[in-house]
Amino acid sequence: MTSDPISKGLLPEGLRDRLPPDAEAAARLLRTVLDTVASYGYERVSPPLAEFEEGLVGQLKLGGAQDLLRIIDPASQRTLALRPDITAQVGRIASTRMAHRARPLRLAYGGEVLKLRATQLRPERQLLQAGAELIGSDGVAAAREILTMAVEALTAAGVGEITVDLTLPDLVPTLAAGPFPLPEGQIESVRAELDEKDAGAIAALGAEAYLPLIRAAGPIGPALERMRAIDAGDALTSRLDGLQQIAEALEGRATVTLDPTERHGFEYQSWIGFSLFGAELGGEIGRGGSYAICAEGDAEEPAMGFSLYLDPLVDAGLGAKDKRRLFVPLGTDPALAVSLRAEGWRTVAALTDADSAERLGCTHRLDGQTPQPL
Ligand SMILES: N[C@@H](Cc1c[nH]c[nH+]1)C(=O)O
Repeated sequence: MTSDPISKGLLPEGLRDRLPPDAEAAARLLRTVLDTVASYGYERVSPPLAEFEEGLVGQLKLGGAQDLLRIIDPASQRTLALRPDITAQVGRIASTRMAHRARPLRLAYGGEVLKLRATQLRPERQLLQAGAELIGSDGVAAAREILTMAVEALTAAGVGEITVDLTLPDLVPTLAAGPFPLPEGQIESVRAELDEKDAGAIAALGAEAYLPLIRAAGPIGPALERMRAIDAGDALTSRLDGLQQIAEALEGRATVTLDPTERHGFEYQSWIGFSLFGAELGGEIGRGGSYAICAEGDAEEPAMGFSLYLDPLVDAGLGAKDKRRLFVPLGTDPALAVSLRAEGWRTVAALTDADSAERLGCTHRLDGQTPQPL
């Protein structure tokens, strides 16, 4: 043993212990989300924490190079990466071990992911992620199912005033390939300026046709109207009709907004993406959308899914339950303790005479046969 602070429980930046009662709250929230998606027929898969780097990287179409925490595996002498996102792993499972299963394939997952870097918005690097992926379809019906479940899971977890912010991640490349052509190499600049919502810079790039996209952002009704006023032909119409039907499915359950050019964090999503927010939870608590899985050969498979990030919910005190703890004095009949646990009590047994209800953080003590509040 040294006196080095690392041996005294110091953890690397962005990593933390969950203590009571938060660790239990996190487990309960995870259970709630998984139970919700299971009730829609989603079957759980549980991929490993780390795998060969290539397996994580090339799995999703559009999924670019990622910031990965890598380790060299002494056993295989290969580079392994710790998963930063479970969606790509589910894609791998769907296109390999479960390739023979009928589509649409509905899979659910929950577990820890690790990001290489913390961000200012999110100081944690290890995050508890839970979600569902619908493999074999990326249409409007799939989006409605995925978003309905995400909102239902958040509601069951105790999140109020849910907002779904819809976006069209591939909008600029789609318009550039059709009605609003852009010179080769300028798509990225236009996207970057749209991110900044910098109208002057967009005009300076000669991309005036894209300006109305900035003004369209806002509550879904008026935003769709403004988008429909943009004369960009079929590509846009079918997307807007889709968004409308999705918003209708969420009516009364969530506030729906549209930010058509938002693409922050949407690395591999295609025609639709969404971010989820809740009352008093600060930043984003979930995200998802449509994407394509790279299958055998050059084949691709459409998919749609969502991931929730449960740590902000835990930090906000959600998932906490009954904190009652019943002190059971020395010499109590074990059968009585058994029946109290069967009634739902959490019993804390004295091991010696020195143990007391107060010291052990109990809220109740057994008085004869009956629990009494302290
Ligand atoms: N896994 C993605 C969200 C997602 C799930 N399915 C499709 N997209 C994320 O956490 O950003």
